[in-house]
Amino acid sequence: MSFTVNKEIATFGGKLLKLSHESKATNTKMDVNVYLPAQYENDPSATKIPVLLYLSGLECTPNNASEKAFWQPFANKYGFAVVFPDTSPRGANVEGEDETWYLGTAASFYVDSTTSKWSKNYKMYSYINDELQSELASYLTKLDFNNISISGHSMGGYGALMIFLKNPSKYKTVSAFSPVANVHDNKWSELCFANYLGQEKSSWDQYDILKLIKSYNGPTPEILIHLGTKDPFLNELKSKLILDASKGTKFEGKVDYNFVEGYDHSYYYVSSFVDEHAKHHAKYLGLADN
Ligand SMILES: N[C@@H](CCC(=O)N[C@@H](CS)C(=O)NCC(=O)O)C(=O)O
Repeated sequence: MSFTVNKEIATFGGKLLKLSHESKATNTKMDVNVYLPAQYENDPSATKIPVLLYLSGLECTPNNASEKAFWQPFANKYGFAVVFPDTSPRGANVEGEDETWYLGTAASFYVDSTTSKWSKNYKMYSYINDELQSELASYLTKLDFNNISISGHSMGGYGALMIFLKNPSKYKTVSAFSPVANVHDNKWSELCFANYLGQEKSSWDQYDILKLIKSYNGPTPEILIHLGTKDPFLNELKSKLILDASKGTKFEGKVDYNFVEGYDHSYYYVSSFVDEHAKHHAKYLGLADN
């Protein structure tokens, strides 16, 4: 199985590839964008380029962050690639998939569905954590998927933390912009989880980051989190609960939580802090000292 290159775009001295491929996990065609830093073509010795996975939020395609987060100059500065996956399968023809902006299309919450209605397609946890990485590793052989970290925004900030915490040692570190903290108390995740995992709420716990952080046993890099004081979704996100849940765990003192004055939920805000997040990832990917 390989990728179709839909577009190759020169940007910031590197190259953005807009790819698509057939996914076995979702049984659909999936789009994914990959930013190859300048080193990818210009430096023949760069054969093990670390990878940052960036998971977007509700309503996004791979293009939103590719166009508006401005990871590119920092990916070049440190020398990592950025993978921008899609936020759900598309066109799976599941009833209700396109009726609400926080269910179905662009609202996978990055879990593996177990319900008869959704489980044929909504397997985004397996897609992101396994299939996409192994497919890209054989397609873009200069990328080093053994040196990888993960970040995301909103639903994707939650997804990044959840995937990091469920896979100790796999990701070198994690960061999140405005993550959804409590999937049991958020109107978007509650609708999605009831659909994808069923009404029995104990089955949601395996994806509950406030629980996962307590049972986690593995390396404990710092976790970097930002949230804007003017975010219109503060009451849904409750990102500070992640800092609170870290108390008494291996992550106590390791959650760098920043409630930043005046910023909202948009990519004007995300892009304002991408430099700090890039530096954080570069440190744990072995690309910078501090
Ligand atoms: N549709 C929502 C907003 C959804 C939203 O803000 N989505 C965020 C992620 S949670 C996003 O990144 N949107 C796309 C963009 O800003 O490019 C509303 O009506 O308020």
